[in-house]
Amino acid sequence: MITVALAKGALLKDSVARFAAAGLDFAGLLEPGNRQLMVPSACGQARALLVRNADVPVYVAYGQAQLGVVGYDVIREHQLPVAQLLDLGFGGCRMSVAVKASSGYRRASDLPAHCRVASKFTGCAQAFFDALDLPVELIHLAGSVELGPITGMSEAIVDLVATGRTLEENGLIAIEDLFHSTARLVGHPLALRLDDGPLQAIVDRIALVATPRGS
Ligand SMILES: Nc1ncnc2c1ncn2[C@@H]1O[C@H](COP(=O)(O)OP(=O)(O)OP(=O)(O)O)[C@@H](O)[C@H]1O
Ligand SMILES: O=P(O)(O)OC[C@H]1O[C@H](OP(=O)(O)OP(=O)(O)O)[C@H](O)[C@@H]1O
Repeated sequence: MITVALAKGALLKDSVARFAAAGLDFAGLLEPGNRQLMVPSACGQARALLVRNADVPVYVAYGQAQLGVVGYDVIREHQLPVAQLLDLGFGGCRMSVAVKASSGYRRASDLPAHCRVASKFTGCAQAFFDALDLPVELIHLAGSVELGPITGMSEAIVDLVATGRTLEENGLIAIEDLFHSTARLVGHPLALRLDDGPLQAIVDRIALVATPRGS
């Protein structure tokens, strides 16, 4: 039995579609009102765990799931020992530094030393400002980080930007990108090494239907 960790939220529909195209049907996860967290595939050969986005690499790293789908941003933030197998192409967004449009800051290096930066991705933010050699005070938030500069709690944020609509509607602008992110298929390294065929067969089938980045 192969177990796959899938994230609730923005990536779920595309993740289910990609596994369905590869022969594993987890459509039960998408049924309105579904509260089941472990769903068998229609063929009975696999099951999906429905987990929070940031928990996907945790289930894969600890071996409770052999495969998982998660954003590259989460992989960068949590640094858990999972194997990155495929770039699935969907869930495209960028990790950016943003500030109030009315502020004078137009590059991250314009920010004053020791200013406050709010983020859900404080690991990525810390690495970015360390590389700039700019000391900042990071404030960890669980979401809606755009409120940091709006309320005056922070000068800047580090957050995901996709369409740019959230920044625009909150009077913020992106001034620098840390990296681009897309959904990745990840795997448990030992399970992949010990696999005698079935796991690799699923990865190969998903690779055939995966959309390469930029296409
Ligand atoms: N606006 C967006 N457009 C496209 N992809 C996005 C967007 N926001 C996030 N993503 C991608 O989808 C992943 C899941 O985002 P989602 O908003 O569903 O979860 P989350 O808010 O990070 O998790 P949780 O609700 O558990 O805190 C992100 O890690 C990122 O890779
Ligand atoms: O550029 P856009 O297309 O507007 O998307 C960006 C928004 O999407 C994500 O938020 P999410 O919906 O995950 O909520 P969160 O603030 O709770 O993380 C991200 O944190 C931004 O707020």
